[in-house]
Amino acid sequence: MQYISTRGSAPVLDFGGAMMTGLARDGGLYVPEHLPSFSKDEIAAMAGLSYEEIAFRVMRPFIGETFSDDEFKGLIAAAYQGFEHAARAPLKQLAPNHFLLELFHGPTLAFKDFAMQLIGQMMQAALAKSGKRITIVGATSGDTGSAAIEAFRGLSNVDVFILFPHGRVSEVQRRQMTTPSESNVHALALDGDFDDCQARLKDMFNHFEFRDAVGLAGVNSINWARVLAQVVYYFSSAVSLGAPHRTIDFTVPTGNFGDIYAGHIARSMGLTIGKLVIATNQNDILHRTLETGVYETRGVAPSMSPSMDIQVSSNFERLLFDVLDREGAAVADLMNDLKTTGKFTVPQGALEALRAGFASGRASEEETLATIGATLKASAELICPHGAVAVRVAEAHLGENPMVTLATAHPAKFPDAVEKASGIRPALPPRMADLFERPERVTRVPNDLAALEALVLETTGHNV
Ligand SMILES: Cc1ncc(COP(=O)(O)O)c(C=O)c1O
Ligand SMILES: N[C@@H](CCOP(=O)(O)O)C(=O)O
Repeated sequence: MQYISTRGSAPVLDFGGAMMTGLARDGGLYVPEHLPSFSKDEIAAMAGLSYEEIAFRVMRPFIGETFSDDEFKGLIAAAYQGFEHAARAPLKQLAPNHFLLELFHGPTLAFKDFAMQLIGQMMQAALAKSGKRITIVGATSGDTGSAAIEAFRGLSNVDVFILFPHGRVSEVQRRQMTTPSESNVHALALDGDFDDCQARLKDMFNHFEFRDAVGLAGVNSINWARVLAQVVYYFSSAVSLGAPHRTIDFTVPTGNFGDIYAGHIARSMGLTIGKLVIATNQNDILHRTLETGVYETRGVAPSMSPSMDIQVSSNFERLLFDVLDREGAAVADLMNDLKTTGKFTVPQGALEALRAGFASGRASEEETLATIGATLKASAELICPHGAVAVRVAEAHLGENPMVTLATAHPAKFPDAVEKASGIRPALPPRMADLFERPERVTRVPNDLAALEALVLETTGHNV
């Protein structure tokens, strides 16, 4: 399996290379050159298997020679052993034809653990073979950061720097990033929004001297391995609801477009997914794009679902690559328009392809609050504001097929919003009960590339 860049002019890499490289050197994102596909029989045979076994079958064709079968099985087992639910990603029923996929039973209480725990295992195995040392820099709107820290804390050959927008994550999210005491963990509160954090991260990748000097690696969903691990729960949930003999719709709370893009990959591999519904909060650039054909940034408005407060939605580039017939030059032109003018127009044929595969909707702050309360009343499920955005949008798209809505974070990560909506203050699990007493360690940083690079160089002892 070879990996190519969405902008068409970066070196072609194998799985291990793409995983350790992060952003392609032409500024694009790595994707498989060809997607493997499964027959109906192969998908039907996944029914009743453990999450780990489905994960192995779904991901194995993408891994190539990077890991042997036994090694890869061991990495998968190690990745999911710390999850607190035997099913890993259990389904709950909200209404006769509407199901909630709970993705928050991992160590940091968000769906990011599914991919990050596995990447942590895979990167450690790769580093043990190469003897290299790496510097991970991640950008987070709240959940990727703690998941990355959890996966890499305490390792002697990895430094982890996490950029989060100062004052724009929940207190639980912030403390999850600022309270780990391991010296290889560095939480950086940036003066800006998530888009600024992600832009500076990409600037670092595009500054080759810096990137090579520190051995820069990325664990955001720019990393293909992140997307790949998220494909698995589309298979596990759809099969448990009757796929491939039934078609299943999914609604996904969306920000950086990694999670729903994983659904697109699952569908492209033969899984019988009907609609993929993009659910956005008031930062609704993706919903507007589907409606108007124009992708236009308008600045981020803070919301009660802060992890989705994103305007520059990184993985949308991967989908564009597909609907532009995998023409890297065409993607590069649109991305250049975005950089220089803050917008681009999706060509007509590509827009039709987008609309054929995706629906979309938006939930306001009031609708989000109301949905938390209504869901609790109707089905005794306490959901977080991100899940609530998705439930609200899903309810407008219910049809004949079973609908699966992704619950991407535990309600206890957003206690203020959940209490306001439901009157219930959700408790953190006992292992995190002292989170608010642990000392915090955080560095306030400006939205400035040179200053950030200087800090990383000084901390890691590298020179450019
Ligand atoms: C809780 C939660 N829900 C939804 C999202 C959106 O996911 P994606 O960025 O993959 O679209 C995020 C952040 O990524 C998140 O942390
Ligand atoms: N919502 C994310 C934003 C970063 O997304 P990623 O999937 O690219 O890592 C977060 O919680 O940090």
